[in-house]
Amino acid sequence: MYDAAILAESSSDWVKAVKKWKECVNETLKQTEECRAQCVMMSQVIPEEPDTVQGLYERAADLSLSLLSCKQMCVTLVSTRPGRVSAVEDFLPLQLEHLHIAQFKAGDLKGAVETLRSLLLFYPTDSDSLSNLELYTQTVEVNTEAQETGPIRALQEKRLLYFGMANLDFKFSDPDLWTPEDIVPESLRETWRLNGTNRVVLDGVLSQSECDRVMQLATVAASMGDGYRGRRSPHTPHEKFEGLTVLRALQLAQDGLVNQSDARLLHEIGETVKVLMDSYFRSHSVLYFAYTHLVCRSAIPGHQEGRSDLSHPVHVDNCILEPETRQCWREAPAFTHRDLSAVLYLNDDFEGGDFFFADRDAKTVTAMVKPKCGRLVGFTSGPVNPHGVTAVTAGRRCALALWFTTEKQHRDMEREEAEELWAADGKSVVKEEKGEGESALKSARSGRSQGKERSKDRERVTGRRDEL
Ligand SMILES: O=C(O)CCC(=O)C(=O)O
Ligand SMILES: [Fe+2]
Repeated sequence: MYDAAILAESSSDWVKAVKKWKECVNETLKQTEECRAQCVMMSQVIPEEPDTVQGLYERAADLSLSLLSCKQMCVTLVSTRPGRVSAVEDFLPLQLEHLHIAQFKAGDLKGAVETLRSLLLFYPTDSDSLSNLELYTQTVEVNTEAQETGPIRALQEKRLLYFGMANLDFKFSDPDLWTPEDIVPESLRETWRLNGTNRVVLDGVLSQSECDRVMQLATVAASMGDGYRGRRSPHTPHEKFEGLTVLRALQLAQDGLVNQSDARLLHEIGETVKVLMDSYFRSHSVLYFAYTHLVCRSAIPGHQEGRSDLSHPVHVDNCILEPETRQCWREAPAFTHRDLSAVLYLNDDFEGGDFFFADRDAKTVTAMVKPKCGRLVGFTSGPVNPHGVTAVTAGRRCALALWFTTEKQHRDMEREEAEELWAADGKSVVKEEKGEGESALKSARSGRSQGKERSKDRERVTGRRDEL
């Protein structure tokens, strides 16, 4: 029918085209209804004795959402031709659009208005349709109503489905192009804004016990009184700032002040993050560590009243942001060699301290990330990603910040020094994986020991020391 309608259209037989498009629309609606009825027939019932993992209400919610999802998928089924895998996108609105044009060409303005109104149920703000409608209603007096061909019902279903996605971990992939953005809960839209070509948020990168071990490292390092003792933050007088590098952790381990295995963990986590960043962003050149820094920010008690500053002002990692002109200057003192940035969070028992992405005006927040153990935010280090951290107003917020570069001469020499020290210690830098796995860390951990090659290159390295 679809083909016949297109054929009639191409020979400008508009009366026939109207007839064929109407048949096509009606058949699509009929098939969709049949498909939806099948979903009801196939839907499962709630077992009398729900299992213990899912309670009764969860099970009921899951079943109703599955039924709705099945019904929604009918759109795709009906618009997929036999033998094809992919559906014709926007099948029903597309037919309505054709029908409306055919009706207009055939001189059936009343019909055209009705069809257009139906089409507007899918795309209520489409400017072409709106101006056409205005034009028609000026020409003819029409009192036609839109024929509901599904969008209103579908929207009600989608509302529930998106709620399930945002709150009940329900998986749903929307088959429609016309779904308005505002029915998608803000938390989901945020996830979508985040996980694109320039940004990603990944959870579960560390287990709770790994977070605890690294937090412990930070605590010991901070109490050492040798330059790592908390000093005022370079960004705000209301917070204390503590930092630890992989090399420093190793030295502390050598002095017996922290566990050797915890110092190594800090190193290995970096390797994991590198694998994740490399595979997500698919950088075409080899990626090197530029700098790794465990940073804790603590609210200074008694200094929090009426605070309006940020823990870390909005900035771009590899250029100097000038919000007034929206320019970003890729020049010193910016760390211009940084290509990818990653921040891996270790805890959430503090107040404030949200990470956010902003526009180049340094004001408009475009996405937020709440730190928690094992959550990684990764992004390209350039001007598409201005970001900052809101004030930490209580407690201590620790995160492992990592930067990667494709410029070999800017690789992190301190990290390599630590690796060489470990190698000299007679042990491989990369620890054998131990029996019981903990988290994603295990599978992603990859080891290389290119100590020799590194020391050969060493004298040639001229880059200055990269730090926060
Ligand atoms: O700690 C964070 O969440 C971000 C830190 C940051 O942006 C930086 O150190 O450049
Ligand atoms: Fe940054």
